[in-house]
Amino acid sequence: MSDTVPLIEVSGLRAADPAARAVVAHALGAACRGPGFFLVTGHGIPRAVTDRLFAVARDLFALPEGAKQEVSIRRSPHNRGYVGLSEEQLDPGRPADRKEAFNIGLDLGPDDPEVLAGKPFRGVNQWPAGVPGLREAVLAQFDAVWALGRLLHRGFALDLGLPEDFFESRLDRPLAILRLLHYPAKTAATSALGAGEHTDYGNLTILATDGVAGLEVKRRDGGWEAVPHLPGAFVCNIGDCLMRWTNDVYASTPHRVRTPEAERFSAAFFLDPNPDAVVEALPGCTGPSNPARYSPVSGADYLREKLDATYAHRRKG
Ligand SMILES: O=C(O)CCC(=O)C(=O)O
Ligand SMILES: [Fe+2]
Repeated sequence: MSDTVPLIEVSGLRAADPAARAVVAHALGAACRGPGFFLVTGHGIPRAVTDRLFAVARDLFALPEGAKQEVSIRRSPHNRGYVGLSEEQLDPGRPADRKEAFNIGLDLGPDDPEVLAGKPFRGVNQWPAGVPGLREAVLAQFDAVWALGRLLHRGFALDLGLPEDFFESRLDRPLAILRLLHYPAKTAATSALGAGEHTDYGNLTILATDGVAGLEVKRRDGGWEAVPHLPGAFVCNIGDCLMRWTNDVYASTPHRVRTPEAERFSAAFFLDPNPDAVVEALPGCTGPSNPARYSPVSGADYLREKLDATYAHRRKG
């Protein structure tokens, strides 16, 4: 279906037979070492969960501007809430992105010990009023794709020659964000992209798309290729954090979103590790010809660095 973005059926990762798990791990490894992008089927997430998510996303972005601004991300030091049109600029060399977004993270209560302690990125989610079923639908998707992300990491661990559960304890309180996205349709006046060229920050991104074209991945030769939409499949890509963790063995590949012909919705789940996970070259990813390229860093410090860089870009833009 695509020369660049392979389709991988991952149900074998749940098989009792190690050989069945190894087949999927091998296919995942090839995709992560090559294009850094792949489509996933056989993930076990019911279609109704994601359909429901897109339904509430439409209602959310249709709210009056004032209702959306009441949950503005500017009110949250924890990267949660609403981001308005043209408030973000992923490629500092281009006009601001023609998109609006809504972020949620781990759904912690105000009395959660980490929230009370003021831990970075540990905050309560902001839910706008006026969208019935929003919280339930968004949290159902969050939980489903988080579980899928952990399953895929079992495949990565196998591929990398690590104990299969290596990432489990590093992804059980993750700095994960589920981000609903809305890209308005192209108008004659816009030259902006929906999202400028960028790489993702975390370990793994799991994206649900609605069938309206827009997402493009950068090929090694510098050309852009449309990422196909397959109903029921998720688009996955490796982010900068796992690239660093694997000492550049896995590839975090630049991508962008063209301004779509019709309005477009998507939902990206960014799976970053636990804040205290130590991100350092994995055994098996270094050797005489490939010495460790980066110093160890905690998951929280790494994400903070990345987000601060994005905010600096914004200030310049
Ligand atoms: O909406 C999409 O298709 C991709 C969005 C994306 O790349 C991002 O938000 O990092
Ligand atoms: Fe992205």
